[in-house]
Amino acid sequence: MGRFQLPPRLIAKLLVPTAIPMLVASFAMWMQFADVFYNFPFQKLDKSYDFIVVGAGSAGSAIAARLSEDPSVSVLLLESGGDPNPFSYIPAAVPYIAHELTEFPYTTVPQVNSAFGIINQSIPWPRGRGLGGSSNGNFMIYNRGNPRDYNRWAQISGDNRWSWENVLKFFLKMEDYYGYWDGNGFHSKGGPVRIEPVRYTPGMDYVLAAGEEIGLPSRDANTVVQTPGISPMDFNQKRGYRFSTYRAYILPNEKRPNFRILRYSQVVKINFDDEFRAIRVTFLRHEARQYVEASKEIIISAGTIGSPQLLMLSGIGPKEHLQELGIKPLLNLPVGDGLQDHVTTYVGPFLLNKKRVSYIQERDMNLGAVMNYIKDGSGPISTPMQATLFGLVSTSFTDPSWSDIFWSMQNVGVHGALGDSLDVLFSTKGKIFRRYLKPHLGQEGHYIIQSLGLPKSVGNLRLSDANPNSLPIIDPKYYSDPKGQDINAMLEGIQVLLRLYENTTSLGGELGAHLSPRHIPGCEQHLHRSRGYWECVIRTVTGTLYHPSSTCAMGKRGDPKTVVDSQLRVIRTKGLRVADSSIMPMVVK
Ligand SMILES: Cc1cc2nc3c(=O)[nH]c(=O)nc-3n(C[C@H](O)[C@H](O)[C@H](O)COP(=O)(O)OP(=O)(O)OC[C@H]3O[C@@H](n4cnc5c(N)ncnc54)[C@H](O)[C@@H]3O)c2cc1C
Repeated sequence: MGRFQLPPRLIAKLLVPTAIPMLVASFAMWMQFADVFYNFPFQKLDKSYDFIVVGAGSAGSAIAARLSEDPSVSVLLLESGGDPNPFSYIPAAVPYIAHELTEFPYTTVPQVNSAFGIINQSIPWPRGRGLGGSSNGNFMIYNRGNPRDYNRWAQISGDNRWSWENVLKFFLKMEDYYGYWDGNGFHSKGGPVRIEPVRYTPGMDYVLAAGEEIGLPSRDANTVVQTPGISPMDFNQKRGYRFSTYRAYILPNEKRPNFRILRYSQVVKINFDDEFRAIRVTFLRHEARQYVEASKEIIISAGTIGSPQLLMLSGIGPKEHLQELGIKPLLNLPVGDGLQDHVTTYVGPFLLNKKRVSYIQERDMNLGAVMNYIKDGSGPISTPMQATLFGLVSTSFTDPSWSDIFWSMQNVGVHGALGDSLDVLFSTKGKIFRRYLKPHLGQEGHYIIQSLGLPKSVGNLRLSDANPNSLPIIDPKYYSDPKGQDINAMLEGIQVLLRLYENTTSLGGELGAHLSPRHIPGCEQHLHRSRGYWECVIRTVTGTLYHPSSTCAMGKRGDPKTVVDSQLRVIRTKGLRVADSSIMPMVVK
């Protein structure tokens, strides 16, 4: 196979950064064009449907498909984007499809306590657009959340149906599990969502063995006991290809006669009658304003950014904020207030002295890799950014059964395109990673994206104006918790990581793993590896694990933080629910 290798520089420098985005962008434009010309004459819409679902993302696809199982009800699914981009099926394309036309290009406002090395101190927060939503562009890691997350939800909402014991039934019903832990009795087969194990694992056994040495055993992070531990990634994939909610719920069901899907339909308002019953939605489709009625319910599943935005545009939200923007307030609710996210930082590279224990693009992305992917969906093309393992750690700030640190472990050596990729991923100014990694080019290594699982900081989301096309103002307020618990938990997590790589026989000993002795640019004033140095790294290279939540938080009726009740009904309305990641009362670990 080696004789037929494509010139690696050509792939890295020309083909990937230019051709793929161009193809991706032109695909999105052609799909929209085709939608207008081929569908327009046939797109006669009924005046009314029993259920209208807004947004066909991870949640909306499943909800609309499940509702339409009953042939006696009619279901309309309105989605602001079109079909998923064909490149989204290929995991290695993940970094290249972000920020394209199939994404909403959100960014945070400049962060006060962090993101010092990020352009404008504003962190990119892309969200998926189109059938499948963010499940078309996410990293596909299958992680249910901790049992205690759901028990806490049950407590907050006062409804035991949210307890782990109860939600577990639905995880099992959803799964078609062929993952790494197949056969351990905690999973099931036959559901709509396919799950398979990571198919590219250089150096994995060394990390798992090191974990065992320091009390981070290899374990299934989707059972009752999840933490602390390290687990090979399970992905929403089939034979190495992405298995989005589009594939799981839309494709098999879209031909049902009672199920209507309308693409390129951006809902801009929910309309109510005098008794606050949601009766109609107003939407824009190829610039034209249209209306459709719901006789039973409207379910908003537009995601953590889209759902609060739509509620506020419809007059439901903080009264004063709506008045300032000239939107007539109908209901004063804390929409947008509880925003939480998993903030991240970069730790690495841990340099290794053994060959082929990591991915080096110039060596490993070749014709053989392409052939392997085509043959059985394996090799480096099958993983997003060559992610291999994830780790869950409980610091002194949490109960040992509830991890507050998550590691996405990238068994990736220092290859030529890595610095540029990380600079794009984090949106760093001054090419931080390119400068930092340059002297290590060609060396085997691993790096870790560490994130905070149980953040204490709470941000908010507001509209910038009353125009539905304007991007909302997103402020996660990272590291703003008054007691400084978030930063301290991150610091503790890094110390565990250093121990894992440097103080174990399998990584520190056999592979000679050691952290790069270089300073991350911007933190040169600190003694390398000191507490001050790490705090500087965390506050300089600040990113997101793309898990925003809690902007339409579920809670008890009467609780001032509540937007939806435990059945996801918007407080004081009739016939209106929100069902997606925005209703989480707190982000799941
Ligand atoms: C880059 C990235 C990596 C991630 N990695 C992982 C991972 O590995 N594992 C994991 O579990 N999670 C991951 N996530 C998070 C996960 O994908 C999301 O939590 C999940 O998809 C959210 O689902 P949702 O239904 O709330 O919203 P979405 O899936 O975002 O769906 C919202 C939908 O609503 C549509 N919409 C919005 N506004 C309107 C409107 N006004 N009218 C009509 N339609 C509208 C959008 O186009 C979109 O299709 C990642 C996310 C991203 C972005």
